[in-house]
Amino acid sequence: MRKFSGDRLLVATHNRGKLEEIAKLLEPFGIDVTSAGEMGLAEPIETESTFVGNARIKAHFATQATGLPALADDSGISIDALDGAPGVYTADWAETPTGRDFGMAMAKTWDRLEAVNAPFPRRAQFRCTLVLAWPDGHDEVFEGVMPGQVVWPMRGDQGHGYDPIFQPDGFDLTFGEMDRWQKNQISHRADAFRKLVAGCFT
Ligand SMILES: O=c1nc[nH]c2c1ncn2[C@H]1C[C@H](O)[C@@H](COP(=O)(O)OP(=O)(O)OP(=O)(O)O)O1
Ligand SMILES: [Mg+2]
Repeated sequence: MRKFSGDRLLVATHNRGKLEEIAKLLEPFGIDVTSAGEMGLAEPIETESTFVGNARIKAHFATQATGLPALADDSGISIDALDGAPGVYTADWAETPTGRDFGMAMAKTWDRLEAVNAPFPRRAQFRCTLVLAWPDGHDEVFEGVMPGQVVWPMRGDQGHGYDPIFQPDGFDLTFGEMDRWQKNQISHRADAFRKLVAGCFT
């Protein structure tokens, strides 16, 4: 496995919520982050039907644009009673003509569960795939998961995306009710980062 050496890493994301979590996850290793969003890089279109496919698109796009190694995160929530939806299309469910609306996306998620009369608890997993890519085309892939259930109504105003309707197993709080420190101990993203750190940073 190829090691990353450096104290600054380009993160190929335009999502500020993700970026804040990633910055905190890398802080203990003495690595600062810069994001594709902050660098003004374009957002490539995520045309693949898998998390790894889309993470590869984002990581390789950023590394080719800059000549620097780049880390991408592709993530989403897969709901058992919806045959794994929204999954890779989690962000798409929030799209509106004027930008993303996660309140709408969470309401849509619950409506779909009601429409199929899904049994309780409404099982789901958050998934995160990380791809660390180098300018010569090499990459390394790491996957993380956090099982739990979809709950309603929304609870909590911390975090981002679908956090207010996801209650991870073993906790009474939703991700939206956890502070970033607590979420970063247990999340799908933390799980993937543990593997990334073990493989590429040590
Ligand atoms: O911890 C999370 N807590 C709540 N929601 C989350 C989380 N992790 C991913 N999500 C949701 C947000 C987004 O709607 C989708 C990921 O889509 P995804 O394409 O990977 O990210 P994105 O478009 O927001 O940013 P970017 O592609 O620039 O990294 O899943
Ligand atoms: Mg995206």
